[in-house]
Amino acid sequence: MMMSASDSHSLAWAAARSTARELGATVAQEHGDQKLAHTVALAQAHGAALATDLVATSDVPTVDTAAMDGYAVCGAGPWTVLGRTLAGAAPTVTALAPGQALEIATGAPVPHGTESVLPYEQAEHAGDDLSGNIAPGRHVRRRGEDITVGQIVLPAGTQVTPSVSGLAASLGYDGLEVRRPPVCLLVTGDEVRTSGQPGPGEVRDAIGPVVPGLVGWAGGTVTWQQHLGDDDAELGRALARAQAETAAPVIVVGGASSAGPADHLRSALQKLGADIVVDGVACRPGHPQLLAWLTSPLSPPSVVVGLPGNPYAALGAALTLLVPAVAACANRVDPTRSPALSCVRSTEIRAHDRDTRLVAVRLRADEAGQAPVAAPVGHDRPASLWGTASADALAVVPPRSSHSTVDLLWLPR
Ligand SMILES: Nc1nc2c(c(=O)[nH]1)N[C@H]1C(S)=C(S)[C@@H](COP(=O)(O)OP(=O)(O)OC[C@H]3O[C@@H](n4cnc5c(N)ncnc54)[C@H](O)[C@@H]3O)O[C@H]1N2
Ligand code: MOO
Repeated sequence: MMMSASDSHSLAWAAARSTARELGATVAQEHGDQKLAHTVALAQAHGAALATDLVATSDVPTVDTAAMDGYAVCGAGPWTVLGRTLAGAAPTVTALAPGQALEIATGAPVPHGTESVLPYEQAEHAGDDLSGNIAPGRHVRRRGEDITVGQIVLPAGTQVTPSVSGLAASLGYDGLEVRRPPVCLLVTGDEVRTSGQPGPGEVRDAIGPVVPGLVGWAGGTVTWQQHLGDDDAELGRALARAQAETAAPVIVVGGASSAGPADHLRSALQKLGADIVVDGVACRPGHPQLLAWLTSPLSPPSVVVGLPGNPYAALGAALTLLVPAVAACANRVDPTRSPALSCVRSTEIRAHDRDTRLVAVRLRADEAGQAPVAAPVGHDRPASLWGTASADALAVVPPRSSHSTVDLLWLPR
């Protein structure tokens, strides 16, 4: 029997995404916050979500420091310069009395009694005397002025960016406790080659290189990846092993999701007693996608995401089910809708009667130079990633929609 996206069991696209998010959050709860968190070096934390609040363990700055190169001064000028201090050097002068100054470098601790720092550019010298106009309090960064000890600087769930790592370093952290759920990837297909030039009748695996990037973008990490033939029992064993050996909350299967004789994912899941929660989504491309809940007496449960074999269909399905599920499991915002944006719909973008269409688009300024227009890039047949490789986003076109705007699903960059 020919399956199609209009089959009664296909779920509406938006509902499928919500279900994926709910299942991702539930699987995280089942695994437990502690099990999903681990400490990594700052340079390795990029893209993960903070597992705990980032708390200041010291004041920033730790002492009063100079914010300009010049002279720390006390009282009204003229001042007598007592010496010079540089950042990192042992202080030669620890206190200033009115009328005294100390030549100082940006970042060096100022002596007690400092009222302001007179920058070189404003300093005048007459013999041994220093003078200049400076308002009290200028160019001194006071202890705790930026951040005070004990302050929650960023809440748990914040995505670690280069700025977050740098901020954590400023606070004295060497590593961060992050939640980056492990994900397993099984790529199926006898005809699929994982390296080199595909021969006649073969196809080069284009899902294996796509999924780790998407998973990382959503806050997870692919820790286990395997290529399997088109065999029901082999797929069942691999699913059970992936769950038992990696305790991954999310397992992704590429291919084997449709109705052909080699498409074994449903039967393998049924034999393992999994609950198939989403069986087909009313979208194009990517309708033969699947979401299942796999339990085992020996390991915590896993969400299984089945992606169609055609690479663009797999990408559309991954943005529909995989990314929302992983982001929720990672306690992160869904990057496909962050920031949520609608823009003007090019007249070339057509709606489908029953299915939500996902159209690879580039954003360009409209003719009046006003709001951006989502224009199709083309080359987005289900088997080809050429379109998305040069697209900014996928435009989401609901069935029969005649709206002049479309919502965007961002692609990772
Ligand atoms: N009778 C029906 N046939 C098909 C339907 C249907 O509803 N009824 N749906 C079509 C749609 S839509 C899609 S998408 C595919 C999904 O197929 P599967 O998920 O079962 O995947 P396969 O059959 O294994 O492969 C489909 C296609 O993709 C190529 N492929 C597979 N894996 C990879 C990979 N890792 N990298 C690159 N290309 C891959 C494979 O060689 C096939 O050409 O089913 C349609 N059929
Ligand atoms: O999901 Mo299939 O969309 O048409 O290749």
